[in-house]
Amino acid sequence: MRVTEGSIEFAVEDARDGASQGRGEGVFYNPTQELNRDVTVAVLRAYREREPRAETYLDAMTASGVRACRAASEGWDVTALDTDPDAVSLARENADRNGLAVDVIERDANVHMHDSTTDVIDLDPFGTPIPFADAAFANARDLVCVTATDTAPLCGAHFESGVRSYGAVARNTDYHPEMGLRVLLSALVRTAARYDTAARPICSHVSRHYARTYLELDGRATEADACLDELGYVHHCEDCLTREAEWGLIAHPPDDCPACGGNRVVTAGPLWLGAIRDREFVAAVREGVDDGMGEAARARRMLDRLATELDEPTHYDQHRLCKEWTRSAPAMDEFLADLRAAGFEASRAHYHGTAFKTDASVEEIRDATA
Ligand SMILES: C[S@@+](CC[C@H](N)C(=O)[O-])C[C@H]1O[C@@H](n2cnc3c(N)ncnc32)[C@H](O)[C@@H]1O
Repeated sequence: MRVTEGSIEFAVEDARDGASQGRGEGVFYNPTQELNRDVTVAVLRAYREREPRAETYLDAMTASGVRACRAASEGWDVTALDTDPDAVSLARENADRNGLAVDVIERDANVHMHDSTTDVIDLDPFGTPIPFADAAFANARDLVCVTATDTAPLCGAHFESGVRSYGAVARNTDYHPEMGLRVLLSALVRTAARYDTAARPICSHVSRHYARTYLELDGRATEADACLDELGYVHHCEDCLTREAEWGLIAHPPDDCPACGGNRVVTAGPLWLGAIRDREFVAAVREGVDDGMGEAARARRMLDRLATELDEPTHYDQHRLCKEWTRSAPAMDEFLADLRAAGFEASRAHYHGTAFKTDASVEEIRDATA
């Protein structure tokens, strides 16, 4: 079947709904990832302004070639890889159909990345990106873009698998999308640091069943150390939902919850506790979204939220808190206004409609919004 995304018309074999990781018959194409690709194009537009020297882009797992074609139509010098010969043929056909010069190669991404350097590397594998992270950070010059679809290990729902893949302890909390993103960022930042490289997220989001992040690289070891300084732990009370962030690589979990005295405190980490995006860059990405994009409205809404979201390392779920306090949930704008009126900072969070951030404690939120 034929599909259009942005200015690209291309053929796909398989346009199923992508709630799964999408392994199956035929060359992979997931229509629900159009938002991911629209934002990628907007990021590439904004990044060109930020780093005019950057010109080469590696779509390391190309499948139908849609992302590679969209990047090439923006003027990037694109190489696209896949190990599946059917994907390589389809991606070549799709590039030809659109008159785009994409170098499509049947090759393992790790092998390719290890013997060539690219300005921007994009990892969009099935499941975890970790098997490709070392080669990407060792060989990208400017930017590494990463999708992870293994949300259960990332957010602590599959505990052992998360520990194995990400070398971190994830906990299954009511802020699971953010837990997953911060576990992913922690693992990526630590991987880059092994190459004396700082990898700082300049745009990140969690949408539907995946986390996506864009990490800008800096080859100074001192900057890599500065990134490591933004790792730490979150101590979470399963009784009263209080959470405390602790910066540093050694955790000191409290015996009991300082807020309620309960003994069901769990610790997650090491997590990335720093900002998940650069506000100015996100504003530039927002400018890069155009009306020809199929997911323009959702992309703009999500980027607007991302730009104004507080930097607190965890978000609250308003409905969960109100249920805990046996109250009905008021309109979110009213709820946040009450917090601000009580002197706290408060913002929505992009993770979902009932997600918000504040510097108030659980007790303070309860009192300020009563
Ligand atoms: C999730 S799909 C990529 C989707 C594509 N980027 C898009 O936006 O539609 C993952 C692709 O990675 C390919 N793949 C798996 N292992 C690979 C490897 N080691 N090197 C390169 N490609 C690989 C698979 O054949 C599959 O086509």
